[in-house]
Amino acid sequence: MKVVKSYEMKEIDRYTIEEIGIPGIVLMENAAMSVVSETIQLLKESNNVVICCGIGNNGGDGFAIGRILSCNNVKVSIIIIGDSSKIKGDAKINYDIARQLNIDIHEFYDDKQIDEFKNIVNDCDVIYDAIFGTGLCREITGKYLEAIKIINRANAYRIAIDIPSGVNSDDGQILGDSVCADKTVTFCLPKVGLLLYPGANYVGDLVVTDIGIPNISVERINSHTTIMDDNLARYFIPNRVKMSHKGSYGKVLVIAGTSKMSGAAVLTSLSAYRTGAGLVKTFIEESVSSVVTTKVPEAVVETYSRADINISNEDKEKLLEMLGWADTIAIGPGLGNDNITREILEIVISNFNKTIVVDADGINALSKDKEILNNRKCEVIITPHLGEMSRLIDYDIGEITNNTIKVAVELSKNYKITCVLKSARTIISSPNGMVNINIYGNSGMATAGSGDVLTGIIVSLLGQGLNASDAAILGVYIHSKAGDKAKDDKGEHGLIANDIICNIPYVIKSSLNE
Ligand SMILES: NC(=O)C1=CN([C@@H]2O[C@H](COP(=O)(O)OP(=O)(O)OC[C@H]3O[C@@H](n4cnc5c(N)ncnc54)[C@H](O)[C@@H]3O)[C@@H](O)[C@H]2O)[C@@H](O)CC1
Ligand SMILES: Nc1ncnc2c1ncn2[C@@H]1O[C@H](COP(=O)(O)OP(=O)(O)O)[C@@H](O)[C@H]1O
Ligand SMILES: [K+]
Repeated sequence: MKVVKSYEMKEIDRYTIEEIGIPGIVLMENAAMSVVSETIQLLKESNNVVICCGIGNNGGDGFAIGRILSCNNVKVSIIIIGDSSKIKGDAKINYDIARQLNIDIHEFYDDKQIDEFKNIVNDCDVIYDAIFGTGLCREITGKYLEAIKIINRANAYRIAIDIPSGVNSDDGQILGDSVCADKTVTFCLPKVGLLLYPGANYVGDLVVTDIGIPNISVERINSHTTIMDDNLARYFIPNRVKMSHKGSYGKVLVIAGTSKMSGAAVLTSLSAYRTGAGLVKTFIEESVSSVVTTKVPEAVVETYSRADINISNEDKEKLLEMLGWADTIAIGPGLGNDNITREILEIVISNFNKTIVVDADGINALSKDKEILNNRKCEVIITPHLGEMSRLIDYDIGEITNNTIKVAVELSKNYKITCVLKSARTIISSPNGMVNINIYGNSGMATAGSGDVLTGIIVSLLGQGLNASDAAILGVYIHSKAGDKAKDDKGEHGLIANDIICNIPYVIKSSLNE
């Protein structure tokens, strides 16, 4: 599903109104009707409903919602925040109708009315927030800021219209403060800012409604941002065919694990199998290879020595032979932050001609020498968390956190690689500028080894024939949905990486409706 920024939504509205000829007032009516139908059940127990309206079209939606509710015998008060003489266009039409119908309308224009505003808001049980929508364009101050703080303190259920007032629809940043909604009803398409943190914290339950905008208005918008949803996932999952054998589903090479972190090789290899790989070969330091043989008996294990500071010629030969065997490679989980890791990575990148996933210590090796990427034969997916990204591009973590999409896109374009920037809202960016935002997962997944599982899932999908971008997007989806299933069972506190692995098969099975 497409996700849009405010200028893209404005263009969709403009085209629909000006080129197709559906009047703006019709869209506003549809928008208001859709909000009422999504929320009327919530009003059953309610005595007092307040609609806080700004003076733009978001406020216009609010006036129309007020009228529809009032016609359905709901007791409604409208409070206009701002100068009502500046209301114009479609919003003015709905404002005038509300006045004609003698709906209870108040104004919060200056400090003299603040007590009245507080009393009305504190006395209600449901608040519709129609102060700002996609038109919010600067820091919120003065009476608007006061109003938002009062709305947030009220003991009422808060419903945001289109977007919580205060969230920047383009990047999820909070412009001063924002209404903290229990539910947000957004129109036509999700806005980027609803999905990214910190904005996502203010959204509550998100519903996207149809307001009668034709597909053609949406299709012509060249949005670069998408989300994977449950309906779409099944079309990405690789097919299984009756007449097949283990070689049909990918020969996956996992280069991971050292004496300190042998478990990383176990988690990555097992995840690759659980996602459907036909054959997994694990290349691991000799002294700890038995961990893999014991924990993943299905894996074929090849060993090498880390006794020296360089990889031996014999081990290098062995590695080159495996590069000829493999369909895809995951390199880096628990591999050690040393020269041997750098050497192995360099051998892989400059000799292998398919797609690889570089994670963890593989990324740390790249951070020290990004030139390795320039001499490559293979396509590369990298999966940094924010700390690894910070080391890789030498930016402050805070700056990366506030600009996840921009940073991932830049890296993808500069190095022509697929980037999976992992966080509570993982961003997947492709060299062609396309971006996918993952909206699933939970904080229980912030646990050691969780990233190793993701690497195993992605490499498995590559082995089964998906291209880099699809494997990364679907991989992140399966990982986070498996994390959510694990949370349903165990809660967030006790969730460990192994629980995510156990749930991979069930996510794939239910996506396919098997
Ligand atoms: N015809 C359309 O384009 C439709 C628009 N719709 C609604 O219209 C909304 C967009 O409407 P608008 O573009 O009028 O924008 P908004 O209603 O979101 O806000 C714009 C107004 O707020 C002011 N403003 C912006 N930031 C401010 C700040 N920090 N402090 C004080 N004032 C500030 C602007 O100067 C302007 O007057 C959508 O979110 C949606 O709710 C829907 O009715 C569907 C149809
Ligand atoms: N709060 C969260 N909500 C959703 N997903 C999360 C959250 N915290 C972490 N994750 C996910 O868990 C994984 C953690 O990966 P990583 O930090 O590499 O772990 P490790 O290095 O221990 O394997 C990432 O896929 C990340 O997106
Ligand atoms: K709003």
